[in-house]
Parts: sequence; structure tokens; C-alpha cells
Amino acid sequence: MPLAYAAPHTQRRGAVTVTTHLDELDTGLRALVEGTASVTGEAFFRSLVRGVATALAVRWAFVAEFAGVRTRVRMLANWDHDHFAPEEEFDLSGTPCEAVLCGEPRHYPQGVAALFPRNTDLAVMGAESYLAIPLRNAAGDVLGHLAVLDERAMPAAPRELALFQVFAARAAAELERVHTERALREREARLAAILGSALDAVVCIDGARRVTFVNPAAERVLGCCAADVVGTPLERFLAPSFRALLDHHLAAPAAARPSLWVPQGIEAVRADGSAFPAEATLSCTRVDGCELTTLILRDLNDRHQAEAALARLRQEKAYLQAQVVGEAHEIVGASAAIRELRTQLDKVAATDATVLLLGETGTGKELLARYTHRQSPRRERMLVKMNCAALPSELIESELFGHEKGAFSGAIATRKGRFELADGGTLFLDEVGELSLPAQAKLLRVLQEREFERVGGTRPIHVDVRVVAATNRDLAQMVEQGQFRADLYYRLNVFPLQVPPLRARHDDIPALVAHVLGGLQRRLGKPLHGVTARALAALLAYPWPGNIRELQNVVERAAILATDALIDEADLGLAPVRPTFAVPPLPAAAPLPAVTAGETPPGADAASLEAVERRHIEATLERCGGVIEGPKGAAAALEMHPSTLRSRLQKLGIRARRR
Ligand SMILES: Nc1ncnc2c1ncn2[C@@H]1O[C@H](COP(=O)(O)OP(=O)(O)OP(=O)(O)O)[C@@H](O)[C@H]1O
Repeated sequence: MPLAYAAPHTQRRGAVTVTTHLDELDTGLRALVEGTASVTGEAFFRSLVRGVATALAVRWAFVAEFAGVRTRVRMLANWDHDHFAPEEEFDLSGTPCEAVLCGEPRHYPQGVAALFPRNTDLAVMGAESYLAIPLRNAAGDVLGHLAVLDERAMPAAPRELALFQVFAARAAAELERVHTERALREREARLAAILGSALDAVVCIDGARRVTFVNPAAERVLGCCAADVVGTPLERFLAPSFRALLDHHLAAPAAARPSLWVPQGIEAVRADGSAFPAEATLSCTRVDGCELTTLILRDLNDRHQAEAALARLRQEKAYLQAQVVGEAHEIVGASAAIRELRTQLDKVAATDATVLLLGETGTGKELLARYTHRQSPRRERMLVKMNCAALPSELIESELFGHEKGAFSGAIATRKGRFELADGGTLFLDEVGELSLPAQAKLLRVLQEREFERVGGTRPIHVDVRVVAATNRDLAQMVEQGQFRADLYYRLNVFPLQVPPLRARHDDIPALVAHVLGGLQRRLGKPLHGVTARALAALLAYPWPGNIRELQNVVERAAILATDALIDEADLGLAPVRPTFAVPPLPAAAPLPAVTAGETPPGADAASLEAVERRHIEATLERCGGVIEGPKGAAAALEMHPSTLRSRLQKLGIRARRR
């Protein structure tokens, strides 16, 4: 519908002169200017709707903007006859406003309620006519609309329409201003939130190097309060190195000044006069012809401390993880050798004495070291492990004692060594026989004096550490050959314990197999009920070396291959061997006794195992001429401690007779 509109009162009055129309137009414009000249925002829109309703002599007038979505609007001001009505939000669908918000002016001189029956409010209000214009910004986008309605017809009249368009133009300009102001406020709020939460110090200065802004991080880093420094010269916060950099940077013409990042080499000064190493970023911009320089500062001390803390936490995490993994294992076995070891460890664990675990590789030395720690009063603190064989000799010192920053190339931060980490706890020195002679000298000093210095450091550090050491080397022999310091050997050899190899603890094989199967069942997610008696006999007959890992590997391989939940001899894939000792005959009739995963083997097997052990010991004694101790004695042949062998002999009722 074209926009041509005549105010109803001119119709009602009948003959109206051109002069009257112009007067009315003038009066309307004057009302518009007077009502809106000095106000903005809400007050402006209120004045405008009242003015437009009065000028056009209509009952209702409102101005509205989109309410978030383009299918709904919210009123900014709403005039009804002689008062301001509540500003409402409404959906556009089915209303005469829908087309207006799509950018098309609309004029319905009469019957508007009938034209838009879905918009029931029109009928309720008794609205007869409608006129509205979209409000656009400078770019032409529709922001909202200005609408007037009346209970009477609203015929077309060019002058009133012109007046209405003037009102609409003013409304559009104000709406655009409100939108711009709102967007600016949002941007400022976002920027303030970013600057407020930034961890880096942000300082802005003007062309005269006066501070114009500091964020909360800058207040913290520089130790000052924004209210005290804004408007003051930046100079007090600059050390000479920083001042020289800034002078050089600002000397270039603003347009030719690139952003500058200075990662190190300069110092800034706090409000209390103390200096700190800083990382800085400088950038320049022009706002309204004024030069503005932004400095972003970071206290490098903070970063170094954070890096050191992170490195320490990583180290501790690695140790704790190792400790947790270790704690999941228990000492399995009830052989005399294991029982004896446990008794001795229980006794020594309560003290701070250094324990030296001697035994072949894979015999359980680490397991026993962890057991000692767990049984000791130090159990709440860390057990720190150090494998002396796994590190090149030049790194061992720094691993044991830590290093100061810059002690050697690559030492970018100060780092605690294992002695410091184990303070109050236990240090497990695995493969201690592999330590270099210089490292042995250092270790000796710590054990003697309980203090050391970090590599590159001069400050003595005192620690309270209990040492458990382990080795598969013959330390006494190494001392004789000059490969191991005698004084260190005596320091470590306070409570030596010989860990027997698997071949000397055949009784433990069924329990170890059951234990390994229990773990595999969980790990492989496969039912593993145990091994058949035939498989057990094969495992017992096999000439195991000392290493328990080999037994674990055989059982794991069999568990993977087994098609049944009960592992049979064939699954083990053990090469047939001539037993080194007699295997008792198994009962011929089924069912065969089996070892059950995770359980102690049944008593029937235990009886036959005892027979196996008796025969084995008797045969060894026979071979050694009844001698128990000494290099040619049965204890050495069985790789048992003589006292362990004696207690076995007693238990089994064997009498050793010397020939
Ligand atoms: N009595 C035991 N009960 C249960 N598991 C055992 C026992 N003895 C040894 N093991 C297991 O055997 C494996 C080897 O043990 P451990 O690592 O403690 O031996 P080690 O003597 O320290 O070896 P290395 O000399 O190579 O460091 C581990 O998986 C450990 O859990």
C-alpha cells in the first residue's frame, strides 16, 4: 500500500487551508525537535512516540527494535492516548508489523483488525488503521520500526506522511546511536574482562610516556595501585636496559614501528624499587590522532618458578607412579627361604639401617626393597628408586644430588635429586654395583655425613634418607679388584640379605604360578582357572635359572595360547628336560590335581613338593659330602644361606652327616 496519508482531524474538520496544514506540520516538527533535542535513549523514544501520536492525532504510537531474533520485536516506548503503556515484546508472525520489519513501509487506512485476524490484539484494542515505517541504519539494515495505530480510519495525506517520515528518520538515527553505543559498551566490557583476567601485566602509555591504563596483573606485578599511577610518567618502572629499549623503539616514526617482542635481557622495576627480569611486548597504535603504546610485561621469575615447580611435580609423579605400580605386588611364597627373608626384613624394616639385597637378576630384590619400605615407619613418605645401571655415569651425580641452574649445558632450571626427593623416606639404589668410582665417593659422603651439594651448587643440603641397595654383582670381589670402594661397601653392607634364586625355591613355584595366572586373568580378560597337574609337574621339573621373570614369561605365553581355561603341559611349550631331581609319580586316575589361579595349591601337591625338596636336598648334601657351609658346601650349591638350609633340614627331618 503506497504511503499517502491525511490526518483524521483534518478530514473531520472539513475545509482546511494549505496554511493550516503547514502550520500543523511546523507545530509537529517543533514538538519533535523540542521534545527530543536534549535527551537520548529511553527518554528520547518516549518523547518521540508521544510527539508523533500528538502530531498525527492518533491514539497509539510505538517504536520497537528486534528482540535478539528477527521474528520478534521489543518496544522501546509505547504511547496510548494520554499515557505511556508498558513496553511489550511480541512475535511478528501474523501482524501488520511483519512486512515492515522486512523493510517495507505499510499503511492500512482502515479495517486493519479484519486484515490481520491472527493478530487478535488488534480486535481487542479496537484498532481500525495502521501506519508504520522500518527504521534503518546508515548501511540500510533494518533495526526496528516506528508504528502508529488509531481507532478511526487514517486516510492518506502527504503532509502527515512527510511528518511521520521525519519522526521515523529521527528514531532511526537514535536507534542506530543506541546500537553503536551498546556494541561499544559490550566491546569495552569484553576488553575489560580480558585485560582483567590476563595473567600478563598490561600498561598503556601516551605519546608523552605517561601511564594511561594498568590492568590488575600490572598492579600485582609492579606492586602498585592503578589510581596512583595513571597519569604519572612510566619512567619509575624502567630499569636502564628497558629504558634504552623503549627509547630506541619510540624514536622511530609511529607508522614505521613494528610490534616488538623481547623475551629476555631487560629488567623492570617495581613500585618499591626492586628490579625483576622481564619479558616484554611493545605495540603502538593511533587513536583519534593520539599515539598510544601498549606494553605487555611478564615477570620471568614467576615463569622460572612455575617451570621448576612443574618439573618437580613431573618428577614426583613419575616416582609416585612407580611406587603405586610396585605396591600392587605382594611377596608370594611360603618356602623356608622366603619365610626367613620376610622375618629378617620385618625386623630390619623398623630400623633406619641400610639394607643390601644380594641376588641374581629377577629374583625379587626390588619387590623386597618395596616391602622393606612399606613395613618401615617411613611408609607415608616416598620410596624413590634409582637404577644406577640405567644412566650414563656423568648423569648419575646430578640424578642423585640434583643440579643448580646452569651447572652444565641443558641444566635450564634447578632440579632436586633423588636424595632430596626421598627426604624422610627411602632411596632404593638398584644395581648399586654399577656406580662409577667418583659417584661412589659422593654416595659415601652422603651416607657418612647425611649431606651433599647439588651439582654446580655450594650450599650443603641435609637429608634424612634410608637406603636400600641391591645388586647382582659380587661386591666383595669388586672391592678386591678395586672396582668398588671398600669404605662404601662396608657402609652398604650393614644388613646384607641373600635373595635366593628360583632354582633354590622350588616349593614356591605352584604359588607363583597361581599368582601370575591371577594377574594374567585380569590383564588378558580371559578365564584362567589354573594349570593341570601334568603342567605343574612339568613346571616343577624344569631347571629354572634364578630369574622369576622367565617363569612369568612361560606362564604368560601359555595363558595366551591356551584354548582352555586350564593350562596343560602342551601349552607351556617347555623343552623336555631330564629332571635334575626326581619328580614324584602323579596319581594315574583323573581328576588330576591342579593349581588354581590366584590360590595356594592344594595340600596333596604340597606333600609331593616336600618329597621333591627332600630328595633334592639329600642329593645335594650327598654330592657335597654332608658339608653345609663354605664355598663347596650344600648351601652354596643350593644358593641358600647356610642358616636357611639348616632350618630346612630340621623341618624336613634330614640329618646332614659329614663324610
Ligand atoms: N616372591 C615373589 N612373589 C611374587 N613375585 C615375585 C617374587 N619374587 C619376584 N617376583 C616377581 O619377579 C619379577 C622380578 O622381580 P624384581 O624386579 O623384584 O627382581 P630384581 O631382583 O629386582 O631384578 P633385577 O635384578 O633385574 O632388578 C617381578 O615381576 C616380581 O614381581
